[in-house]
Amino acid sequence: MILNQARNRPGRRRAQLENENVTLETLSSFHVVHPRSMGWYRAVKEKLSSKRDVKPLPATPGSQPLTASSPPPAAAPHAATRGAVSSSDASRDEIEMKDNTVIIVFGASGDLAKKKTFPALFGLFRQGFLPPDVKIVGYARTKMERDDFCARAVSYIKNAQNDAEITASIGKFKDLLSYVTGSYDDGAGFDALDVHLKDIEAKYTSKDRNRLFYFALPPNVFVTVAKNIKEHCYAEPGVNRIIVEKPFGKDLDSARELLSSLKQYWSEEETYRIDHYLGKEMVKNILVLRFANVTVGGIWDKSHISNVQITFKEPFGTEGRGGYFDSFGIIRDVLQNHLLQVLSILTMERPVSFSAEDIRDEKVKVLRSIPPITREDTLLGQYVGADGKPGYLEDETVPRGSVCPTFAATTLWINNPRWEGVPFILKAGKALNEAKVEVRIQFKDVTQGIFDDITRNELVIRIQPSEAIYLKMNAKTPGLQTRAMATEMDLTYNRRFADAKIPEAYEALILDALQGDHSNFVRHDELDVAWKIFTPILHWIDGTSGTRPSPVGYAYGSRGPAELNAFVERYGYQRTNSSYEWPVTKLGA
Ligand SMILES: NC(=O)C1=CN([C@@H]2O[C@H](COP(=O)(O)OP(=O)(O)OC[C@H]3O[C@@H](n4cnc5c(N)ncnc54)[C@H](OP(=O)(O)O)[C@@H]3O)[C@@H](O)[C@H]2O)C=CC1
Ligand SMILES: O=C1O[C@H](COP(=O)(O)O)[C@@H](O)[C@H](O)[C@H]1O
Repeated sequence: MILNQARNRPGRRRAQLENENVTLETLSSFHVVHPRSMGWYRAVKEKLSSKRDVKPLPATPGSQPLTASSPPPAAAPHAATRGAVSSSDASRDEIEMKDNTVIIVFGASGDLAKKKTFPALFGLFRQGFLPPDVKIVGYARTKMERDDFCARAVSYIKNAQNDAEITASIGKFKDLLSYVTGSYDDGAGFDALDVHLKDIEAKYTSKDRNRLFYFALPPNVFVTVAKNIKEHCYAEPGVNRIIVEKPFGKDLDSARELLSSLKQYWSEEETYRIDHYLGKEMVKNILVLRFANVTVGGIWDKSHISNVQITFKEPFGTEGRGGYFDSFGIIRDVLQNHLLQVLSILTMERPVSFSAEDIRDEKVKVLRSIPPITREDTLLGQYVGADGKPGYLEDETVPRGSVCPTFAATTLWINNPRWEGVPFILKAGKALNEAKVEVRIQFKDVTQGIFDDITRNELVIRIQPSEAIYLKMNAKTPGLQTRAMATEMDLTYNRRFADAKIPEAYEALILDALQGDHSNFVRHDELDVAWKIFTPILHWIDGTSGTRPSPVGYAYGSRGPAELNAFVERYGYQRTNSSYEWPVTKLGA
């Protein structure tokens, strides 16, 4: 049900509801609340909740209250809410930053802040998910007037049609913004920031102050900034949290050092380590898909699954970001974090509940069953110029003669009874033929004997673009013959959920941090075990353990190295037979 279903008549449905006997159940059946009705929605819900005296549902993966496009957490009792995800209250420590909240963005002059952080904050603001009296403060070394900062902060907000409502919201959003110039290593800048924050907070009604510090910063200043905030800007009484961006180190030792340095100042509970793939709708969907469907749960093991591929493809190269990229490479940039997170959710055992600690306990357990990646299981590539597009080495920001891989395919093995012998192939590359991130689970052959040359089942979870889940399967060819043909069951989101707004990953994650939900953030031990898996191969690539391997070349805009097909076939992957056509199959005469 959509509150204000007729979007051009926002008041009508609400007016109707105001005359009805609205209950919590009615309210929690709304999928989308029009931004203009959000204030009313919240007020009614609060009133009804206080009458009921029930605990709100926690913000948990897959539950409606998590997403920025759905109503705020529904205050319905667990059992009464269909499809609600239950969590163990015992392990929850969430304190929601409801009011008296300031969000401080460090590195506010930078790329991430402009492209992701501020647009996400705007998205949350527009949909009514930010605390009502919130203020947002940018902090960086760059000297900027407030107007310039505001213009920069809203420059990536999408409003191609000049929608009047969005334009008005941008105006109101700018009213929340202010900017402080200061350095990262000098306490005086942080003192000035604290004075500015206290000025803002002086207008708040309560003494409790909530400060959410977002590090949109390069990692070389993480520790200094963490220390300076703690020493100069820590609000007491109040709730203080830091959101830290990747990269969290370059290998096991540096990650441990970074973790322990940050821990001197910030507790695990106060720390939210972002891996933005954990905020993506289809990644969050994996838990629901696996544990809410007995059909899926029943075939999720080595008896049914032959091999799994998790693929990340980008159609552009490093283009000016080569300086950063070259000291990291594609494995640190994408595989060790984003793809490994997807893998752990795909393969973990059923958590006791959907609480943050229960989920992360299971993720850590499965990651600990993965031995370090071997050289034999790894294929490395680097793109070369093609069709007028420059090769990696032609990027001026890349060191000459670099052997940094821009493509990697590597196979992981899980030594536990569920997954023993199943290859998990992680593949990621820059400058490929398309933009796509997907999980492809290929099932085993059916028992032979009654069919010739029958295609294997494959379950595909397309994370982006155009979110979808489809199962490639065999069906009888329509008509009088009895022949099997490859077809699929298709859940393409924009067809099935025509009016759904899929939240941006950063919207979902910032909301989680405000609500105190760690489920979709990386815990310290998760990080440690992730680095254990990748460190030996990274040291080999870096040349710290002998000669550096040379990546094979692949053309800009291609599918990747020519060796890739043979690589995935080595692990049992079989291509679907060539008569399969998507989305429409022509049967011919
Ligand atoms: N950009 C992206 O799309 C993504 C970025 N990230 C991560 O987010 C973080 C920020 O990324 P991004 O915004 O691209 O980074 P930027 O290089 O744009 O840096 C952000 C800001 O930090 C300051 N800064 C830059 N270099 C230094 C330095 N050497 N010492 C001190 N301050 C510096 C600058 O602000 P000033 O000089 O004004 O203080 C700059 O505006 C990084 O950890 C990155 O890995 C993660 C995912 C995607
Ligand atoms: O963290 C990173 O992710 C982006 C890809 O993110 P996506 O949400 O667009 O899939 C990648 O381009 C970048 O190199 C990497 O640092």
